[in-house]
Amino acid sequence: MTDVLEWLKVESLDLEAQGVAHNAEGKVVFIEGALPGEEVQAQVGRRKNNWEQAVMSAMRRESAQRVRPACPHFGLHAGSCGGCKMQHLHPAAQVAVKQRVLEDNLWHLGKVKPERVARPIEGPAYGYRYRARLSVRYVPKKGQVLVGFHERKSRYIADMQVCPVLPPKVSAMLMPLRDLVASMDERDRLPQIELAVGEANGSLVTALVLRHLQPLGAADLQRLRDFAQAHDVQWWLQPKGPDTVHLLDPGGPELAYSLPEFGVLMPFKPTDFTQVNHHINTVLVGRALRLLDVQPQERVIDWFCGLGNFTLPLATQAREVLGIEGSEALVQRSRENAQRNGLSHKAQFVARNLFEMTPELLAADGVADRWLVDPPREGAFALVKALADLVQNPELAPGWTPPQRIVYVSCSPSTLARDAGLLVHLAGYRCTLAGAVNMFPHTAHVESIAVFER
Ligand SMILES: C[S@@+](CC[C@H](N)C(=O)[O-])C[C@H]1O[C@@H](n2cnc3c(N)ncnc32)[C@H](O)[C@@H]1O
Ligand code: SF4
Repeated sequence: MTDVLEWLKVESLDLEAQGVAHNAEGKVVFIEGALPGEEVQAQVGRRKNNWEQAVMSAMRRESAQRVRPACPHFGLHAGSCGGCKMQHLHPAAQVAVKQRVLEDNLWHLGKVKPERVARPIEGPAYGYRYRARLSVRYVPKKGQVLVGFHERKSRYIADMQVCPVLPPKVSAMLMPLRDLVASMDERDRLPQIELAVGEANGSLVTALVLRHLQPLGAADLQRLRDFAQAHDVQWWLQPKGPDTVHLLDPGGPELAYSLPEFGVLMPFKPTDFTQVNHHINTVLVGRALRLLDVQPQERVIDWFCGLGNFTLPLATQAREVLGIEGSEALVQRSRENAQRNGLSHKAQFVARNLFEMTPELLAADGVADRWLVDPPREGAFALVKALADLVQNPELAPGWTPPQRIVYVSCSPSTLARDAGLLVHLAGYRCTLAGAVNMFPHTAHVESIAVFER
């Protein structure tokens, strides 16, 4: 890094939280640390033909949206934690950036312009993260154990002593967790602790899944039990793959979350897919169901249904819901959860790989009035393509009709945009609404919701 640039006016922010400006030659400059509206100087690191990468070195005009980060480990310097990118930007402005990314993707990748932009779904900016995968490393040279996320742009674990995006109780447990691991005989064979927090009937249940590469001796098991007692957590052990996860001591409170608007309780295992942010999930499920507007006589399909997060609330409204999901374990959990909630008569579940959808398979799933689609990052290309094929070639499935309305929940604006393009340009849908959901404040993840109607 050598050159000092002229004063640059920052025009926008990209998802990596780099301010975007143009220099005097008209080249795009990505500036780490700078926010839209600011006037900054920046030192150039990388130089390419039509863009440059730089780090802010001075500022003469500050954005009104700049806020003080709540976390001491957030920053641009080497050794900062890589878990958050935007703590220096007001959360409402973060959602505005994500909303713009969503609309840009829809337009540039799908040639889709939503008729309406939804009010963003926002929640608490800190203490929201109910799931996390914490790396653990024993550093013999320092005689120290680190427990946390990775440093920015590095494979090292950050020296993370608190983490304000985790629930306060878990943040306060980070240093005791280090001490616990340091005290264990197998301390250099414990690569990961996964966190899952449940919340039902107003109380939190904290589960910690310890990955261990060697069997644990009696003394280590006792240390875990003492820690559980002192910190009110439950230990789960993972000696090998995900299906070996088991409770250290069965009994104790059940790990679950509730969706009070629908009177639904969702027990889960700590390694099951559940949404990271419970508060936002509660609002998101309510919003998705209002947008879907299911009528009592209707049949609904919930694609990529997981453990039934949308399926069971839908079953309280529809005549019948079919939930389809790739993981056998989650389908099993959905069935148990339907039973627990007295909804088995209305909710059916099937395990299937939805990336291998065909028009024939889709027709065999029967006519549904409405769809809820909530795929992983890869999106729902095969499903949407099969739908477009059936719409364009009705002779393939006489009597089959497409859903009138689809609510699509997405964790990747680019695959949502691709699928929206197919729905609008090949399957005859209008995109009536799209909006961002701040499921992961301070990070680059963009969750969104979109509605398609025929
Ligand atoms: C974003 S999650 C949504 C889960 C659920 N709707 C929820 O809100 O908890 C995506 C789901 O897709 C499932 N999945 C991933 N790949 C799949 C595939 N090829 N076929 C079917 N389901 C798949 C995952 O197991 C996961 O449950
Ligand atoms: S992930 Fe936690 S420790 Fe890392 S920057 Fe964010 S709040 Fe701080």
